[in-house]
Amino acid sequence: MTNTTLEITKLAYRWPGRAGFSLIVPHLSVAQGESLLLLGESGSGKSTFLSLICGTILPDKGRVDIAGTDIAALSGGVRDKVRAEQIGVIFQQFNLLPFGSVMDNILLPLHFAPARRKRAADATTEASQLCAALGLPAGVTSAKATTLSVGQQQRVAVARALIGQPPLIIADEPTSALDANSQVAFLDLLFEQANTHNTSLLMVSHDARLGERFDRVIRMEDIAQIERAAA
Ligand SMILES: Nc1ncnc2c1ncn2[C@@H]1O[C@H](COP(=O)(O)OP(=O)(O)OP(=O)(O)O)[C@@H](O)[C@H]1O
Repeated sequence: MTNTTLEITKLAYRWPGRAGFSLIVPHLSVAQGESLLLLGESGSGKSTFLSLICGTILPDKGRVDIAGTDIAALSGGVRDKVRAEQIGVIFQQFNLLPFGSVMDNILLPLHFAPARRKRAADATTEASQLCAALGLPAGVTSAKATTLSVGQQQRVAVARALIGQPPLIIADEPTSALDANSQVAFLDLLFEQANTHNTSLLMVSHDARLGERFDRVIRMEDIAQIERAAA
């Protein structure tokens, strides 16, 4: 278990209600420092699967071990804390606090994660260093998140995910809003930072062309049994 950042075992989940979408993932593991691209068509359950990994929804059955802790077995408050400590999340729409400064946004996960805060010994300095490494202009940290360009907001979302070196980064279609050149630059920065800290990376995309940059490419239909109730 020591070199495994994420291990999924016999996971089963069904969305309540009439849509009746259900997902079974018998097994998936991600090693420390490994990068995985998860491909799948729209509606194949990629975002559902990421929510199960993050513990924002709970499986009906099975385990989701993050750095050796089954996040699905924890009570709400403890689960939130483990998520904040162990996982840096980059959402499709970035989910930045609109009225917070860039610095507020980057430091946010540390409020809920004392061990992660400790690793970022001087958090504001680390945040500024991440901004510089990610190519954000000097002085950007005091700007309101909403005043930034889309590409800059994406970099802030990456800095927020990376601060305090969580062992696992989860990214849900983080390049969907970028043009081809910006996509390449974005992935360069993400991989450079993840490699420096031996961080595991699980990224979801529709775009199979990104696959060559990752250690492993998996398809939703290869790892999961998916069922949809008839309409
Ligand atoms: N909040 C919800 N409540 C009920 N059912 C949901 C909910 N979210 C998703 N589903 C069901 O799960 C299915 C898979 O959705 P999901 O968003 O996980 O797929 P996806 O592969 O991430 O799609 P996309 O690539 O379009 O983002 C949906 O078709 C829907 O039936």
